[in-house]
Amino acid sequence: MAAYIRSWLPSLSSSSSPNESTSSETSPTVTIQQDVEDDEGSDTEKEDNDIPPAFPAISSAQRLSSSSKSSSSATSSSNGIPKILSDSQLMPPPPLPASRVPGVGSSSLSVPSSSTSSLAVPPTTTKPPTQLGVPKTKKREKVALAPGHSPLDWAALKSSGQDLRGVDSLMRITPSVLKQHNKRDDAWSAFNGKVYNITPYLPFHPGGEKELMRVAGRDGTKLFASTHAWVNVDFMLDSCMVGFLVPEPSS
Ligand code: HEM
Repeated sequence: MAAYIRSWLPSLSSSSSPNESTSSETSPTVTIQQDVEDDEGSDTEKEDNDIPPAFPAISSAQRLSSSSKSSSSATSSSNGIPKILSDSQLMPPPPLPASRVPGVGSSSLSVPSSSTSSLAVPPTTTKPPTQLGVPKTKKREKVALAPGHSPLDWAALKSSGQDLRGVDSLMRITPSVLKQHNKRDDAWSAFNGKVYNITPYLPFHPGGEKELMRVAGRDGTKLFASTHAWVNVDFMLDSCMVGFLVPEPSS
């Protein structure tokens, strides 16, 4: 292959290969090339045409400029070209890292064993809820929602502009009025002082209609918070709001 290319280059084909032209023992090219040959094994020694050229090139400006600076260095030969050091001349490798078993070794990053340390595992994650004074909660039941009643479907419905309130304007609602709306097809419930018509949301509730109907006609703030305080009821039911929960008028 290389011989084929040389035949197309008159300047190269007339002279010998770059390896042969710099065959002096003291030449830096020979030092580098011998090293490459040693790494690649004896097969490549015959294939001298595949040996890559010296980099940077022997006559490059980079070599010339660095030779003046490094000529006094112990690692440089008299002609200013850095020598390739043998294994015994190289710096020793760094020590092996200490064992990574926690608490073993002198590493300052090891996990402290003392429970008084601020880095200790918080006690809340080490004890089951009953030991922390939290009452046992009922196992949360997974409910299969009917097709077309996914959370995404609810999001689409509530932003569709369809009337989900059933009232013309927001009202002041007393607990006794709220109590009258406790049927499946007319269910109101109060959360955080706001009253919502929960009827349209019933088939969309991931916890099931039955669970949600437990708060129909009354203030469900407490039960809601103890079930899933992370759910944003104000956002989920904004288009179902019917008014504000107010105290009964004093007689
Ligand atoms: C109208 C107010 C309510 C809204 C907007 C609502 C919304 C939701 C949402 C979004 C989820 C899924 C959240 C999750 O899995 O992390 C959920 C699950 C659940 N909800 Fe509600 N919820 C309401 C009221 C209630 C009430 C009053 C109860 C009564 C106990 C209840 C019981 C449950 C249960 C048991 C689950 C668990 C379902 C599961 O794990 O798949 N929800 N609810």
